[in-house]
Amino acid sequence: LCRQTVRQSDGDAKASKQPEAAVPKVLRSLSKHFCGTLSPSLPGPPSLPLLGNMFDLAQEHLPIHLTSLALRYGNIYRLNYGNTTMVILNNSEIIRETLVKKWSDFAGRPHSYTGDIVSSGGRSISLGDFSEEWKAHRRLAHSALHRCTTDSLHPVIENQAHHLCKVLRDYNGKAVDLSKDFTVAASNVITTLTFGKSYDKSSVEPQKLQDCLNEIVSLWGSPWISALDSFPLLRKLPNPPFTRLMKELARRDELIGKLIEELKKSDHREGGTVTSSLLQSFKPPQGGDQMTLTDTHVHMTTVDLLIGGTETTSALLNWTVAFLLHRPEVQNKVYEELCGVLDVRYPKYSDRHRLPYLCALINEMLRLRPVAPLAVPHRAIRNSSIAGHFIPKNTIIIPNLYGAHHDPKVWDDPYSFKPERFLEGGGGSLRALIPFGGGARLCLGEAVAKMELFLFTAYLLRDFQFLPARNEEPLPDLQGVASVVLKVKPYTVIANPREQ
Ligand code: HEM
Repeated sequence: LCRQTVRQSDGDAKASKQPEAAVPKVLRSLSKHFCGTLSPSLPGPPSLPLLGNMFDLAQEHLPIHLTSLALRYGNIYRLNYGNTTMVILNNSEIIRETLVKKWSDFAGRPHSYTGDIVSSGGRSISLGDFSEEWKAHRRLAHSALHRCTTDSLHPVIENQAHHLCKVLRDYNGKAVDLSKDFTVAASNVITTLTFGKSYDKSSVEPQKLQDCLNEIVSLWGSPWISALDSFPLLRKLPNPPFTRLMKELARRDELIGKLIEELKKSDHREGGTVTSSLLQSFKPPQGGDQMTLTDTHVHMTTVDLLIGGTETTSALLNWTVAFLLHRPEVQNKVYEELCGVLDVRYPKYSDRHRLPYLCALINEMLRLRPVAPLAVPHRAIRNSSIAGHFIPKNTIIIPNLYGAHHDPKVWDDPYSFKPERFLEGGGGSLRALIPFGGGARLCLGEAVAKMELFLFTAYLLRDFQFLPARNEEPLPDLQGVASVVLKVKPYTVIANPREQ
């Protein structure tokens, strides 16, 4: 049975078709469980009957665990879960080969029972599988985002950065947890781009939407719900987390639907926001690939932008302050660079080439804490190969960006926080830095995120010195909590205004 499955995966369909038909379905699925279908040369930890490598996949900090397995099994290895085989990639060259060079083989997303529900039947950009419809959807969303950000993104972020500094000044040196303020700032950038609206921390409406989106991401990532994808029989049993997920999805759709209706009532034909621009382009009178796109695609694009663009950027800002508390001399160096180059004015994004130390700090944060540490799973859409290993169609590919950023063969002293490595001659490799993924599935918001990270970090370090809450309190834990987004554990900090 093993041999037969491997032969079939080799694309030798003719050779395997007849004997396969003679093998009862149950035996075939058992063979899949016990033997896998991958190239036999691909290493991996021993896998239990039926459960596969479930215990590896249930580890608390999965990116760290997968990185530690790479030390034993190499930069490419396999794991099994239920009837799914996954290939884990742990090195930036291998990830580039897969996502960039062979993008057309690996641009798919896994199909799953719960993924289909969360993405309204695969009609979201992030979870939708590779197809003509998906390509048209992503292309239109990309150009709407580009159109609406070309002139207005900079002032939108500047505005939010000024507001964020004001909020921090109003704390008057009190020790506080800034995570919510970072979330509001990042979320306001996206809601301004999508709906032309921004909100206060005390506003109920955006808070409801943010809480609902966070709950969806966290419930969907929970083992109670992902088990439904691999073990269909469980779908017949009561499952309270799944019931909660369905309730949150209904709430999400109601809240986003209301915002889109409001936008439609206002004169959206002006096309000033990403959503209004999409509403226009998704409703052509005739022809072209646009015909297949519907209001659900517009709806799901806003969900993609809100989920993709809020917790990621805000988590990175929160990580930056946490690391700076451990290394106060780094924030002083950035402050001196800002004062030396800009005198008293606030920075513009175009100043980035004159602020190498600030850019090095941002790159080092993206390396050490890639906030989407395992990207989003890819799927092989045809038989292909990675690093010389045969990879059959439908294999799930996990790009371990965290592992790639800690690869000791690429990074000198990979676990140390050293912004200097990204200065000229410092040895840090921008080619090996891949926090936004690559290829057909490259993060849609990369340009937005880079401008946000630059302006928010610059404004914060120009206006404040970040100090530990109290001398006796431990400094923030730097390992963090890994779910879909890699976040720092809650901590408090004093934002002490700098004398300008
Ligand atoms: C520090 C900030 C951010 C990081 C590190 C980040 C990283 C990533 C990564 C690793 C992926 C998966 C790529 C893959 O599947 O190979 C992704 C996808 C995506 N991101 Fe981001 N992201 C960030 C900010 C943003 C922002 C600000 C937005 C929206 C404005 C955004 C929207 C998206 C979308 C829509 C996708 C799905 C793309 C697709 O499947 O085609 N992200 N991001």
